[in-house]
Amino acid sequence: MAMYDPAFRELKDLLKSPEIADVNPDVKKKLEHIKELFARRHFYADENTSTQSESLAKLFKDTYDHPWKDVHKQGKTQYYMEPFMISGQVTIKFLQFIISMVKAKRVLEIGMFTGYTALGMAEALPSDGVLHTCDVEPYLVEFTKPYFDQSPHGKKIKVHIAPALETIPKLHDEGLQFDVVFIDADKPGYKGYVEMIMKKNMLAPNGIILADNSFFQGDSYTKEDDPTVNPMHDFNKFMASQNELERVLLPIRDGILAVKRKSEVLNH
Ligand SMILES: C[S@@+](CC[C@H](N)C(=O)[O-])C[C@H]1O[C@@H](n2cnc3c(N)ncnc32)[C@H](O)[C@@H]1O
Repeated sequence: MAMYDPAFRELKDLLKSPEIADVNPDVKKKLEHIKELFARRHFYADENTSTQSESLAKLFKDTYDHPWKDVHKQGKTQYYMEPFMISGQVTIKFLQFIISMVKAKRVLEIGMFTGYTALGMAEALPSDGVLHTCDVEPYLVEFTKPYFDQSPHGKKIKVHIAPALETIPKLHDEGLQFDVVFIDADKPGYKGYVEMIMKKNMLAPNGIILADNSFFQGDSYTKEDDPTVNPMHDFNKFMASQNELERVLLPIRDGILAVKRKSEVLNH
């Protein structure tokens, strides 16, 4: 989605600004073309990614159609859950590739929302695989239930409603380790989640951590010195300071930071 790119947003704003009236029409046309190229790149990635399952496509559409504002006004959610929090088809397919590549059996997701990535990852798990996902909104159990019940992969999903910092120790007490950890929740929490998972040795051998929104819609590299609005840049810096970990920031959508133990990536 081009909106995640601050260069696209700036160009869009410029094209709507009063100053654009004074610009040579040929230059304006060129700028419009550049704006289209930004969007075209993202559509092209979608078009050249395998189609998602019908269950996921329905869940995606229903997430956007759901009356989240009314639900919040009725006091059913603590805050207004904006549908754009859901990720997209390219992210889903990437997560499914990772799960199949590492032959994952145990997955931890932090930040379930409407269960789109949870169900997408469950689709790639073997029948004895288990995906633990957590969120803080009890309403989401009600929302996700029909989708998880209707999919043959829903039975692999275990939902935990509590802050992740409470759920992770409980999963540790059960002796669990995870082959894939996907973090997609409150941004200031990311550092604590990784610290806890590594300290408690909950990343399985050859396991991988994937942290979504590493670009934070561009704030990570445009507002580097503003810690109040920049939790993801702080997280990225923290990850850079972890000498035993190897990282790659993948420019998928809003950026996914993939992390593995260095000793399992590099051959010494
Ligand atoms: C970006 S959404 C997750 C989107 C989902 N992974 C998807 O793409 O389908 C972030 C979710 O994290 C949840 N969340 C926020 N703080 C949390 C916490 N401390 N522990 C667990 N979940 C949290 C929010 O309620 C929200 O539903």
